[in-house]
Amino acid sequence: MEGGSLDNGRGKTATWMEQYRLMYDRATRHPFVLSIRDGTVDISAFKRWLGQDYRFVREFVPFLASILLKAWKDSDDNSDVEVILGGMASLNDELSWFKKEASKWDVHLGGIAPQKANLEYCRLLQNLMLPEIDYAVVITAFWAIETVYQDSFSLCLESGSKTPAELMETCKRWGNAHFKDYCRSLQKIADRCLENAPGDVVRKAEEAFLSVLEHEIGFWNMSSGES
Ligand SMILES: Cc1ncc(CN)c(N)n1
Repeated sequence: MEGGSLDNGRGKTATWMEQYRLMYDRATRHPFVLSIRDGTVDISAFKRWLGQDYRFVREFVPFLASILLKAWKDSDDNSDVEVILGGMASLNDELSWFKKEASKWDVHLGGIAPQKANLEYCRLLQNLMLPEIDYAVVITAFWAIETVYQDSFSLCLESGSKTPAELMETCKRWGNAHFKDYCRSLQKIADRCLENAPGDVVRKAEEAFLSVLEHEIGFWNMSSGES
């Protein structure tokens, strides 16, 4: 039996976001993000996030490469490769941005050791990179990873937010409309793959979605100095 029939005309991803709303909100409305939005952010926590996220994004490069390979081999839609390739191209730019931002904040990226929550998140990426993990599962995880950042940082750009001027560039990097369109493209790909996937693959994709949320919460906790 195919596992991905659309619920109420919506894709699986929207259904899961609603079904796991509490957890999704914990990942996207974390106190660390809210502290950026209300201007009370502890700058040492921001610097910790910056250094740790640089390490995470470096690990994200082989993760994306593995998805690109799976899209190339397994996808029946050529435009998937173009969307993922676009994401890879902007990672190069993102790594340069981290280096520039780190020097602005006097954060020495070379000396940063990944903390426990970061290592655990990178371990999840490594598991998802294994060749036996289905394309539908990894594209779902990828969509979730990007969308959590989009939703989190766009919150800091909403009217009425008191995001400090010196953090606006960071928030715009993931909160901007172009990044939102990119997340929507990933969501469409994930929904299409899930619609055609067998039930056990859909269940694994759901688990991957929940794992991403857990690790995102852990990452914000770590940045806040809570772990
Ligand atoms: C932890 C984390 N999650 C998501 C993203 C967005 N690529 C990121 N840079 N870092």
